[in-house]
Amino acid sequence: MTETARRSTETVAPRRFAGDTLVIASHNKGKVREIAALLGRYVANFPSAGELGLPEPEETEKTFIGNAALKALAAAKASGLPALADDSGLAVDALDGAPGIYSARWAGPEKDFALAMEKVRRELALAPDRKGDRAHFVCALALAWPDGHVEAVEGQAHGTLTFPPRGSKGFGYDPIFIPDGHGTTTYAELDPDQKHAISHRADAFRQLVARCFG
Ligand SMILES: O=P(O)(O)OP(=O)(O)OP(=O)(O)OC[C@H]1O[C@@H](n2cnc3c(O)ncnc32)[C@H](O)[C@@H]1O
Ligand SMILES: [Mg+2]
Repeated sequence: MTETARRSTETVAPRRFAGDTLVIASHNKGKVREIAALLGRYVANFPSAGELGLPEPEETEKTFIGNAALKALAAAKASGLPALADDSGLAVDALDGAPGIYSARWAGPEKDFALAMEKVRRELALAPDRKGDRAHFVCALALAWPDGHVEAVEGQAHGTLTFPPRGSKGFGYDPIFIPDGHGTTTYAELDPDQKHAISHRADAFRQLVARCFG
C-alpha cells in the first residue's frame, strides 16, 4: 500500500488539549471577547495574540479553515504555546458567498464596518434577479501546537440580512444579520449569552470541544 493510501484509510485520533494556557490567535477584540467567554470553562489562561505582541499574519489562503490554520500555526510557533485561531465571515447567497473570507478586508484599512455593511447593501441591490436576502456566518476554528499539529472545525449560522443596520451589542456585521428563529432581532440586538447559544462561533466551539477538550 502506498503511503498516501495508507494515510487515507487510517483513522487518526484527534489530539486533545492538555495544559492551562492557550493563546487566542486573534487581533479582533470582538472575537477575542467571544472566544474567551466560550473557552473559559476549559482553559485557565488565554492571552491574546495582541496582548503578547505577536504579529498579525497575512491571510493568504483561499478557505476559512486554511486561514484559521495559518493564523493558529503562526501564533503557536511564535509563542511556543498551543494557539487557537478563528477565521470567520459573512457569506451572502445572492453574492455567491461574498464577502466570505474577505469579510475583514471589505471594511478597509480603517476597519470601518459601517462602510462594509453599506457595501453589502449596495452589492445586494445590484445582484442579478431577486435572489433574496439569505446569508450565513461561517466560523473556522484551528487549534495548533508548536510542533505543527493542527485540529480544525467549521461552524455555521443561517439567517437573513436587514438594512439599515440595527443594534450595538456585537461587532462587525452583526447589525445587519437576523439569525433564523429569532423574529426580527439582529445579532447586534442579542445579549452575548443569547448570541453564544446560537452563533456560528458557538457551533464551531461545540465541535472543537467534543474533539479536543473536556
Ligand atoms: O484575523 P483576526 O486577527 O482574528 O481578526 P479579523 O477581524 O481580521 O478576523 P477575520 O480575518 O476572521 O475576518 C472576519 C471578519 O468577519 C466579521 N465577523 C466574524 N465573526 C463575526 C460575528 O460573530 N459577528 C459579526 N461579524 C463577524 C468580523 O468583522 C471580521 O472582521
Ligand atoms: Mg483577519
